[in-house]
Amino acid sequence: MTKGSVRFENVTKRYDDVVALKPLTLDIQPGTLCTLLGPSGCGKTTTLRLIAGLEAASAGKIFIGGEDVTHLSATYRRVSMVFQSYALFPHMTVAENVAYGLNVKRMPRAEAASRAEAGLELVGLKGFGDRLPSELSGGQQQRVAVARAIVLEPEVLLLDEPLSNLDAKLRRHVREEIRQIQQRLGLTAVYVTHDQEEAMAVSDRIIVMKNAEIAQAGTPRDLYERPASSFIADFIGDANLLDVEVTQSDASSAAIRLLGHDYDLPRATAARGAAKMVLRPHHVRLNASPLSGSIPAEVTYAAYLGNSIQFTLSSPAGEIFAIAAPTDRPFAVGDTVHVTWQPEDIRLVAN
Ligand SMILES: Nc1ncnc2c1ncn2[C@@H]1O[C@H](COP(=O)(O)OP(=O)(O)OP(=O)(O)O)[C@@H](O)[C@H]1O
Repeated sequence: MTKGSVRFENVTKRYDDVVALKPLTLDIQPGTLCTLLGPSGCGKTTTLRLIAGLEAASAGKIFIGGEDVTHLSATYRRVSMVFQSYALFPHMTVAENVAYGLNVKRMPRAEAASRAEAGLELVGLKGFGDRLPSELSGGQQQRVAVARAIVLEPEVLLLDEPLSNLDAKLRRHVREEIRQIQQRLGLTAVYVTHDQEEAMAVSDRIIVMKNAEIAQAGTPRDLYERPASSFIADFIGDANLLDVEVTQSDASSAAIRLLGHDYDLPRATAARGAAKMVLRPHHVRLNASPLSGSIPAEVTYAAYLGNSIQFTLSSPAGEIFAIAAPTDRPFAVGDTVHVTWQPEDIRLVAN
């Protein structure tokens, strides 16, 4: 195994009666950014802290760069962590903050100072070294925290919800910077967030966790286009999940029944029987008149958002959320519409 890889072999973590992590096996490839994504309490932070050595595994083995670090304390693991709260020392200048870890390692002062300067340049904060953290914006403070972590030349960079203290606009800017630095330096990074859009935007690979285990892992596109469950379909992007009956299913085609209509699909992604059809909001087509196989629905809510119009529809198949391009004569609340879709846009997941 090469430098920067992370491997868990059946790692578990318990806090007394609480199972924070069920036996977890994962591989993170060197030079990639892998995100742990999932709802609150699913075990993301626990997994990150296990990599850092801030928690001890209850069972299983952890490898970093091929080395078994299961029993190695945090100080001796070549990892750096960026926290949600920045955790900068308020009385030290920005440059002193960045050089802090290097000084702790007893690097000669001049060398530590010049590395800190290079680190600040890398995160776009050249010339800010003499300021105090309080004299920087939240986004700049988080970049200082990233510089401080990177100058230590960690084998793995760990980021625990690094953007949650920033407002929405800054968040996007800082996440792009973090991603660019990670790619430029070829760093292995493990990133924790509960924000699916942020995860999609920065990751090579996403591990979605639920109830202390992996629900599905893959590239952002894999997860969006090939969700393995209704949980993933709903969690990664918006989805309408409609109850259907799979009446035929083989390697190349499938047929489903919904509200008494039969529909052919080009692929089979669920076994026969009850299943859920995943219909993305932007794949919902709204027609003024009935078409073959269309579902009638009433518009209960319509919101004009500039570049799109969002509709909530009440249909016999349940509530349907739709996103459409703005038109001169959009449907209005109270209108009856007829919903259709393209067969190739439909995915099926188990019930
Ligand atoms: N020190 C602790 N003592 C007892 N239980 C803990 C401790 N730390 C975490 N847990 C429990 O372990 C489970 C996983 O927690 P973890 O912090 O890893 O979740 P998370 O996915 O990071 O959630 P969040 O997004 O809210 O931070 C939760 O049920 C949590 O309550």
